[in-house]
Amino acid sequence: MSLVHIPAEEKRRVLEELADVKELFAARNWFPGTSGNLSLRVGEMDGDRFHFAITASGKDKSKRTPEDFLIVDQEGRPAETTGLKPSAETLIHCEIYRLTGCGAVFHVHTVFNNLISEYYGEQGAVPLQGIELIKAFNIWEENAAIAVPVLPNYADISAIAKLVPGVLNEQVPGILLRNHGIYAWGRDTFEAKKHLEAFEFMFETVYRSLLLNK
Ligand SMILES: CSC[C@@H](O)[C@@H](O)C(=O)COP(=O)(O)O
Ligand SMILES: [Zn+2]
Repeated sequence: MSLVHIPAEEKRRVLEELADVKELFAARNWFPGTSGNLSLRVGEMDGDRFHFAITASGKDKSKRTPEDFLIVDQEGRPAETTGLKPSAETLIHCEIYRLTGCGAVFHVHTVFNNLISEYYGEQGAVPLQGIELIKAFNIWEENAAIAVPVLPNYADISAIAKLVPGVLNEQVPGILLRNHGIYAWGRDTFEAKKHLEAFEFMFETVYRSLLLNK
């Protein structure tokens, strides 16, 4: 294991920020059945090298405990002495950081993101058009249209991670896994949360408009 030194104050800030987001999302029932994972980058990207704090695997994410997070490196390996196991989906976080240079990656399972990912699963992308909240992605064009990629939900997470470079769209800070959930990211906690909330609002809107227009 190659250990990383993170100044105590920086580590405290990162873990507290993650714990606060986790608590907020848990209150929205965004972590049913221990699902979901959250991560926040620690320090700057150093070429291909970076570190981030991520939720430990299989925890009850509605609880706040000293064993909720650990620091990992760009390959998803623990970078501190810990008995904690990183999220089973850490490799997807690694790939998103590597490709985008973002600062935070949030993954949640919701009923709306599951239903919408399945509905558009064969198409490989969820079309979103003319919804005001597209502006949350800094897209200001009138009646803008975007497509949110949907990847197959392979049991092998590294197989999913390998597909990320092929579907990543610079303008769209999110990827759905079919019948599973969404990954949303941003330059920091504020932006990743904003993006995730915008996606969830739009998935619910699309779901309800599909029903209305039946
Ligand atoms: C218990 S169902 C959810 C898991 O299979 C997984 O998809 C998930 O999001 C949480 O895994 P975790 O290893 O706790 O980060
Ligand atoms: Zn998941």
